[in-house]
Amino acid sequence: MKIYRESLTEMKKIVARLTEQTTDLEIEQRVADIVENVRKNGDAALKDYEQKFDGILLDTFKVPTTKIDEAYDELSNDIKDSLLLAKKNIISYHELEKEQGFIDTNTPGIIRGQKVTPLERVGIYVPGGTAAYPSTILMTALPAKIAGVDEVIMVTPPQKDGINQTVLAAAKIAGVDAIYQIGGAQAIAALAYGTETIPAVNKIVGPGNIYVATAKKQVFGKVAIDMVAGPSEIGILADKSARPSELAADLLSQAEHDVRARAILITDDEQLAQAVSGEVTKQLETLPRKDIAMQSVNERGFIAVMESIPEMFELMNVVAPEHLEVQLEDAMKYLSLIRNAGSVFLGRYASEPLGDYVAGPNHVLPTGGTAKFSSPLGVYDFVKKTSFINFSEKSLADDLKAITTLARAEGLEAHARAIEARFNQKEN
Ligand SMILES: NC(=O)c1ccc[n+]([C@@H]2O[C@H](COP(=O)([O-])OP(=O)(O)OC[C@H]3O[C@@H](n4cnc5c(N)ncnc54)[C@H](O)[C@@H]3O)[C@@H](O)[C@H]2O)c1
Ligand SMILES: N[C@H](CO)Cc1c[nH]c[nH+]1
Ligand SMILES: [Zn+2]
Repeated sequence: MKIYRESLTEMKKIVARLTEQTTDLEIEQRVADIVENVRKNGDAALKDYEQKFDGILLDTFKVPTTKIDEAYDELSNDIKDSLLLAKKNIISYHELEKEQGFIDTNTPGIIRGQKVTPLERVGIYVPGGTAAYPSTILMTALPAKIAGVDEVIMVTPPQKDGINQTVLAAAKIAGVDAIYQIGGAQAIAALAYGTETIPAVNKIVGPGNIYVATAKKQVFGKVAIDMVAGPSEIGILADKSARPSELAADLLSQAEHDVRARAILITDDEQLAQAVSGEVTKQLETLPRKDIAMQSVNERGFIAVMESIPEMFELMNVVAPEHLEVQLEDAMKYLSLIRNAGSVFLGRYASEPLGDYVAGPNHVLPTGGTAKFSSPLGVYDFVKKTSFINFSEKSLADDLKAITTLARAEGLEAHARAIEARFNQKEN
């Protein structure tokens, strides 16, 4: 991995350049064409794209319930138990995110409040290009169910020998209502606009590759989206107390997701930097997804050696990684120094894959620097809020002057008269 030894000022410029969200115009245009074609031609366009991108000619997109039940029945006990453990922990964590709304009756004659309503129908995208993601089904569908969503529609790319059995079983465990085997930008377009067979949804959530993430950005406005959850990222802050072999393993855990994944180490220890770089090269040799991981670390990964721990945090806040591991002595004490990260892993035993599978917090997280303004997927993503007010006659009378003054200051006479009507024309 490339090792930088620059000043903080210089390093911030380098990081800004390396992590800049360059809009790839070619991908933007390709995705725009796909979205428009699916919007106009529905299922016919979907079939063409599935044949073109996934090499599969489909008669029908919907996966029959019998197939899902069969997959569940045939699941090995080991996998079933692991999924159930993950489910239990995801539920117990996400239950804490539930919002009840509020009602304020502190002022006599005035009731104000906010009511929380689940979305009616949501679409969850479950990636399936180069790996299968049963864990992502739990991470997306369970919070939706906890929020009270009526219908959870899942899409995932078709596979030559049928959709991965664990994916189907996980969908049953998570309570998904329907599964359609479609993927990529075309699946996002289908969920946004609806086709003859795919129902349009109110919101699309879930991670995916660059085509999926770009399509989600393009359909935003027609539907809601959760965030830009694109190619995975890991940032690690480590000092000399950390073990190079563990840091290398954690970096590769995310690099193996995608050639566009990003793995970054920031340390204050030159020796550690070199040891981790050597370990990454060594561990890559035996990795089944070596080609993907190698391209990721070589083209998009780097190590930065800084002067001090505060400098390390300052630089990592510029990176704003999806996952941030703090592999420093006494890690918990640094939580307050972290401003920008999707999810933080503190201490030696909080290795990133713990969060991917069973810890409970969501693994669908903002990428590409969007952790500066986005949050992990959560129960709050599956609800909307509505405010409400109720005033007594006296309370409205008390505010009459302020309302009519502001309305007329804005040149909106009808606003003022609507309020005055309550007092001028009581007999009507
Ligand atoms: N940020 C998160 O929370 C999070 C969580 C899990 C996974 N991920 C990321 O999800 C991604 C999964 O990617 P994947 O590729 O395995 O699966 P994917 O399902 O996201 O993408 C596969 C689809 O991409 C489309 N596609 C492929 N090449 C194309 C092309 N040239 N033109 C147009 N469309 C094309 C195809 O339709 C294919 O079905 C990875 O980047 C991984 O890092 C992110
Ligand atoms: N690390 C991914 C989020 O970037 C989530 C995941 C699912 N399976 C394995 N990993
Ligand atoms: Zn992962």
